[in-house]
Amino acid sequence: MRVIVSGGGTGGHIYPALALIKRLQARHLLESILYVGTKTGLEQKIITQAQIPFEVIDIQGFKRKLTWENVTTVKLFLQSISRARKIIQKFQPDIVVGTGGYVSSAVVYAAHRQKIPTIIHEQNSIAGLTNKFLGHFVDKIAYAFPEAATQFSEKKKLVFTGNPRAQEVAHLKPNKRLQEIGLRSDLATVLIFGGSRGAAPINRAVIQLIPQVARLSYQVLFVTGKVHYEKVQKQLSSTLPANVRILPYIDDMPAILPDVALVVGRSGATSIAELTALGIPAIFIPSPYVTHDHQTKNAQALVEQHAAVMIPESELTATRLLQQINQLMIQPQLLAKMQQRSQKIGVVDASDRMIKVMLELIAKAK
Ligand SMILES: CC(=O)N[C@H]1[C@@H](OP(=O)(O)OP(=O)(O)OC[C@H]2O[C@@H](n3ccc(=O)[nH]c3=O)[C@H](O)[C@@H]2O)O[C@H](CO)[C@@H](O)[C@@H]1O
Repeated sequence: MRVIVSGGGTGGHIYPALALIKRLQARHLLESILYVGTKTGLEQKIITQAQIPFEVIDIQGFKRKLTWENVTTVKLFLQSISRARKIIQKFQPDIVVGTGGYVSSAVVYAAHRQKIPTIIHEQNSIAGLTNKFLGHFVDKIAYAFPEAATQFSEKKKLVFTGNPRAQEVAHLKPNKRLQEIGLRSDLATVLIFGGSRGAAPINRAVIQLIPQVARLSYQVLFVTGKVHYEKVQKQLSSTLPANVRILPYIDDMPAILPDVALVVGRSGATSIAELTALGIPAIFIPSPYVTHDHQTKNAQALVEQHAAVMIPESELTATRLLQQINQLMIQPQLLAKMQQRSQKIGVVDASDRMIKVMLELIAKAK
């Protein structure tokens, strides 16, 4: 099949798209692929690194308040639809897939106008603005949290698939990748990261607790987010405990995750898909700055199943965080139970479920 995929901004929209593309490739279902994204999001780097053809369109998000900037946004939106239309006419896709972020609104909408089959993927428990808009036009809406289904009015379009990134990581086994970054293979590892862009409030708490990690029996891999890395380095004392490593970003997260005992971080939907596919217990500190507080809802779904615990950002301190990490790390049996509960939530055939719907849509259109 000939496929255009569009999703942008943050890793949470891009990695599921990439996972779906990789699965289509692995099943030899792809005749040709094109990814459409922006210059400003993380997608250009991630997608071109994966050697997938990439086209750029300019678009920006609407401000929720009425501002003059929205006039420019509307102008850019109309221009981007016209650009998307040209890209689609040239590429002639059998289907167009949107995984969220402003850029996908133009591409998927333009495809719908050209009567090309369309499907969107909603990763979160509360649907994003883009997907809510596109939900009115697309043929199918794939979703990963049962709660998301209540937010789209056309129920016939809905199909539960889980998040394609879950299938990509589900069968990975522990490997020695942590040693390559200077950590030991005989110690349990706590991975701390604030989503794909890092999170300053989490970084601040972690900077304070790091000196105390020296006396603990586990090791910590702290990923700051690229934009925060220099600032974090400046705030840390020059000698790091031997059981701590700090990185700006991990390019190949799936290679690291199977070796991790506990994750501390934001509750972005794609991170959750990965953690539940592998059954990794987590301490979530949801971002309060996202639409309709959706990360709290994402996290609650796991907390209710005793697969994770949650610390609201308003209650986050270094002391509280370290206490919570220690409490879990000294109870291997509790961690093991959380692991099992987490794994029960994972949808390990998510890409295949989505591909099945795509094949049906293409067959129907022929
Ligand atoms: C601030 C914001 O708007 N966050 C949203 C964004 O989060 P964000 O982009 O942070 O998304 P997620 O936490 O869902 O996913 C992060 C992705 O980046 C990867 N990763 C992360 C760090 C790293 O060093 N290397 C790496 O590869 C993770 O493995 C994961 O695949 O999209 C998610 C999915 O729609 C939403 O649920 C989040 O609310």
